[in-house]
Amino acid sequence: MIKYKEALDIVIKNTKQLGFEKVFLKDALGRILAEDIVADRDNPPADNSGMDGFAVRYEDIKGATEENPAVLEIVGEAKAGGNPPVIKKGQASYIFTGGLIPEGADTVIQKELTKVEDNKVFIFQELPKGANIRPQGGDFKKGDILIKKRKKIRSAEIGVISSVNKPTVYVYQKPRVAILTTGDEILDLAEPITSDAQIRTSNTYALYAQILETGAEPIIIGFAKDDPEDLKRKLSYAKSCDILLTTGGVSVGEYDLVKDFVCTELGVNILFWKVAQKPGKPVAFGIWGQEKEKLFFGIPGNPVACMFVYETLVKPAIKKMMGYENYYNPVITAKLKGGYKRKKADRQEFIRVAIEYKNNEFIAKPFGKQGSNILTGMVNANGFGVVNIGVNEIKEGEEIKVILFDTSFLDTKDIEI
Ligand SMILES: Nc1nc2c(c(=O)[nH]1)N[C@H]1C(S)=C(S)[C@@H](COP(=O)(O)OP(=O)(O)OC[C@H]3O[C@@H](n4cnc5c(N)ncnc54)[C@H](O)[C@@H]3O)O[C@H]1N2
Ligand code: MOO
Repeated sequence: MIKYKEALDIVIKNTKQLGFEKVFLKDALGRILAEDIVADRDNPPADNSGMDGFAVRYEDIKGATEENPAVLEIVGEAKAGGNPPVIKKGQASYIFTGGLIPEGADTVIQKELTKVEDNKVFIFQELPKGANIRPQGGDFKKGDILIKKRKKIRSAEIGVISSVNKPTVYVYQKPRVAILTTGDEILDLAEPITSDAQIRTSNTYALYAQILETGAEPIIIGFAKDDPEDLKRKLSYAKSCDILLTTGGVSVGEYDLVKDFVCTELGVNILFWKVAQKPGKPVAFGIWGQEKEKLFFGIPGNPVACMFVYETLVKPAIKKMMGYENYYNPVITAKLKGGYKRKKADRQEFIRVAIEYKNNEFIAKPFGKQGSNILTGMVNANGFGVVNIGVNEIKEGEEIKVILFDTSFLDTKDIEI
């Protein structure tokens, strides 16, 4: 059996980036840029003021003090968006933050250091030449690359792209990810339960949400019974998608038909089946489509195994497909709280932990029940702690690597800032 890291390498090596499309900037949040963003002009476009006050000539305020202020004639105003006056010797202009520096002026004195009487301004302090002036091109120059392609578009990127006047932007396409739920016992939401043998699906909707969170497009293509005809028919619905995810039916049971049928019905070329990991051992992975550009993941039915396989194998692949520069999950080192013991150590185990930050270190708190079927253990978890092959025990306080799959609820209230 291959190890998790080898499996991930195979997945990544066989994942191709999709093409790009044009979207409205306001719809681009969370997408990945497929073009460099280039400055259309200098920013600021011209020298302007960083303060409300007076634009002056440095020569005129040189040596000004409380006792011996410079006294200048006010000849106009330079407001943001307005046309500034021209300043000559002995003159000053009102200026407001963002206002263009008047011709002749080279320094701005903030209002607090001045007093106005009649049409004259008294300046009580000398400031260095150029004070409070934001120079043309101080942020960036026309033609500068402001954001490189393959960056995720967040609010800051939306702001910068907007500032260079691009109402539309090229982004990589979103993968269309088909979900086929399999198993005679599985019921969709709202289907009536008539026997204890029936199980309400969790995988279908957990996967749907995980795909949405990644920024791709989930499509539920159906629920298939453990029946060859039903399975074949529903597999055919996956043809227009970029990735097919099936859940259930990939182990060694008589009714575990998925692997065989994806090969015969869709032409999937299976690249691995079974990974020395817990949860998610029987996961299968393959490529298909005309140019082997599509991916297949046969995900085990156990609900934790299903979510885990998505986070650790499917998510990096989707991120690569949708253009991400860095598609790997973040990994941190944390101190394990309470310790962890296991009898068999033949698989690399990924235990559900909640990460918190205390006394300048990350603490990983494992969830009590670690079975692949205990989905509630995922509810408070944001990381998978890695217990390596051959390791039967990690003691309280020992270090453990943790794959973070959600950074939205790191408990950081004890960090002093
Ligand atoms: N003889 C062996 N049996 C099993 C092995 C093995 O190596 N030898 N591996 C075990 C491991 S590990 C896993 S993981 C499971 C995976 O099996 P399958 O992918 O074939 O999944 P199923 O048998 O269809 O289902 C497993 C379990 O999960 C429940 N399930 C399935 N789909 C859903 C769903 N959509 N929502 C919620 N729960 C679901 C299902 O009812 C089963 O209880 O195989 C072991 N067996
Ligand atoms: O690999 Mo399975 O997920 O241990 O139950």
